[in-house]
Amino acid sequence: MKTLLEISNVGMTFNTASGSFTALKEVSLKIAEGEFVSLIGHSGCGKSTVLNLVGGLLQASSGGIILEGKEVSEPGPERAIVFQNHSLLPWLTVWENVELAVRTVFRGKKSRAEMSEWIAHNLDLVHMGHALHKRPSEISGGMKQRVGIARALAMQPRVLLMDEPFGALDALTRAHLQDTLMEIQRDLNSTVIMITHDVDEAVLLSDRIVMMTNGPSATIGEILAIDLARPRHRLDLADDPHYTQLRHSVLQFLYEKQSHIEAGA
Ligand SMILES: Nc1ncnc2c1ncn2[C@@H]1O[C@H](COP(=O)(O)OP(=O)(O)OP(=O)(O)O)[C@@H](O)[C@H]1O
Repeated sequence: MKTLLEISNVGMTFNTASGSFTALKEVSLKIAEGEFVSLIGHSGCGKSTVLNLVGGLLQASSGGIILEGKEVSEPGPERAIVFQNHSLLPWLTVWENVELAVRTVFRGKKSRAEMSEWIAHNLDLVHMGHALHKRPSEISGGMKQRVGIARALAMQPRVLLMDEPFGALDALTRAHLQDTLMEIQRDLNSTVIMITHDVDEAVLLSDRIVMMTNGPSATIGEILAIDLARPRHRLDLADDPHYTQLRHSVLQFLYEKQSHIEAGA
């Protein structure tokens, strides 16, 4: 498969009040077009730092990140980010929140009518077509996350970066959104990097799970290929011995191989 994104020997050192702190060391990873990769690891190991580096919100202290042959040095619409807590503008409606992103990316490229169709299409993808004129305060947490995902997809990013996108949601809403994301990814062949703390979520959604060692100087410990056939259905997987085995491998990495959490992490 064609490599879309390459993280090469990335290190990240922060200057803090108590001196320099090396969060990441020698992180290298190639991600193929259409691949769904999850990052998992104990709190403070550097998952968000990796995502922020790919998003261009941070600059690596060493090494580099190449997206389609071009070095990543700043944020760009080809890398949309979905955060754990929605980042919708409260004074705009659902429609207007997505419209803002669409106008920024497609101004001069799509006509007004095409933009409207595109906004409606993306809100339909996340099943939010019924609440177009509501403001964020008038919809549930899960619905806000759906709008955040629609907004990110509407930018037609080359890579969708998700930082615990479902972490703040109840289990049922989370399951619905995981299913929606799987449908969307299957239909659009999106390339996704997702941070999660949820082992079941990682196994259900991913093509590969990247497991990070504890910090400081965290790096990639192991990479687990999730070779379960798609489409995947959570109920069928519950009785699948291979699913159980994959889940066990992640748990073993987290709680046996990386059980010691550094003080201050
Ligand atoms: N701007 C910063 N300045 C100093 N240290 C930082 C900064 N950002 C992150 N760190 C440190 O880098 C390490 C990695 O942080 P990061 O947020 O990437 O971890 P994480 O794995 O995403 O954590 P969590 O799972 O708790 O969200 C932590 O020790 C954190 O305190």
